[in-house]
Amino acid sequence: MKIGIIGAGSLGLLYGGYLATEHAVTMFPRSLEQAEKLCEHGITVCGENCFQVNVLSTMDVSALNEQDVIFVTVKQYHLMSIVNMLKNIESSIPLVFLQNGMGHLTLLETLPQQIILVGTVEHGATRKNEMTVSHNGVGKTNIAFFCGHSDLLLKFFSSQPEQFKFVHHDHYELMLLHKCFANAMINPLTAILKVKNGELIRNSFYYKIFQSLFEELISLFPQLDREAMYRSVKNLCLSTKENESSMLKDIKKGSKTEIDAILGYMLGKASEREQHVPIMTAIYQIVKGMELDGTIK
Ligand SMILES: NC(=O)C1=CN([C@@H]2O[C@H](COP(=O)(O)OP(=O)(O)OC[C@H]3O[C@@H](n4cnc5c(N)ncnc54)[C@H](OP(=O)(O)O)[C@@H]3O)[C@@H](O)[C@H]2O)C=CC1
Ligand SMILES: CC(C)(CO)C(=O)C(=O)O
Repeated sequence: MKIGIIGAGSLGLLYGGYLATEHAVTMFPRSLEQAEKLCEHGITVCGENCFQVNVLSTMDVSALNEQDVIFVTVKQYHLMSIVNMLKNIESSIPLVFLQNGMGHLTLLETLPQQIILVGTVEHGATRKNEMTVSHNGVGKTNIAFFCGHSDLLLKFFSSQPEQFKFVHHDHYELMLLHKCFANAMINPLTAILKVKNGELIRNSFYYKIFQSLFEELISLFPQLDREAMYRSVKNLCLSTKENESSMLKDIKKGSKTEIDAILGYMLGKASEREQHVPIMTAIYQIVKGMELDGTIK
């Protein structure tokens, strides 16, 4: 398969690296400098084993129309800046979106592509330099069709190796909601408190806030199994107890966060239901304020 990847950050390099072991991968980074380095040196993935693969890389967006499938791995808040590029890709070429959160779903509805997939990523990846990514946590990629369907793509996903497994889900909304719910519980609190994920459970005072936030969030989704959701978020906190959440990392770097795609989306749900959610609202405002003045930088 010819695979295009838009964005060559942590996830872009990880997916480019693994998929290039079996497929022809073309990376579409933001800078010419990175494109040249990727052409010359390929991608190095460092995990339990390190490997290096050759890739093509270009700034020429017309090459997007030569791909069989395109992965979009920019951050949620970058999507608006590439929407015209996406709209110019032939409508027959499937797109796969791997962003955290659910704020981008309305944007996907405006795209002309007949087949669009969304995914949630359970890997941990950190870009070390323009050509190197560290694969910190081996997980899996959950994918679901947002619109359209392709047996060929399902075959492609199911043929990926165990260490880079894709799992197909029937209901995209439920799949995204599970991850978004967990991110809404863990990411903003860890970013504000400046703690690793596990501290939200270990510290009894932080755990009280965690429980109160859960009550507000779960009240927005009566269709979800309350006990199962609680168990799953708590287990995720424990299984990633040594991790710094992506939002804490962004705040530390002084970067923009994905708060709008995650908690902003949940606040939208609360507003639709005319539900008062003071804890969520306060947490959202604090993270927005921290973004604004880069207090932790
Ligand atoms: N990293 C992880 O472990 C995980 C990430 N995710 C999700 O995956 C998504 C991507 O995250 P991550 O890879 O960590 O983020 P990064 O910031 O590492 O990567 C985003 C990349 O997008 C690039 N980009 C931005 N605008 C453009 C553009 N116009 N054209 C081409 N490239 C562009 C950036 O380029 P530049 O470098 O030039 O700024 C950057 O390299 C997020 O939604 C995140 O929540 C989900 C689970 C795990
Ligand atoms: C699962 C979790 C919370 C792991 O840190 C994550 O997805 C993130 O940090 O964005």
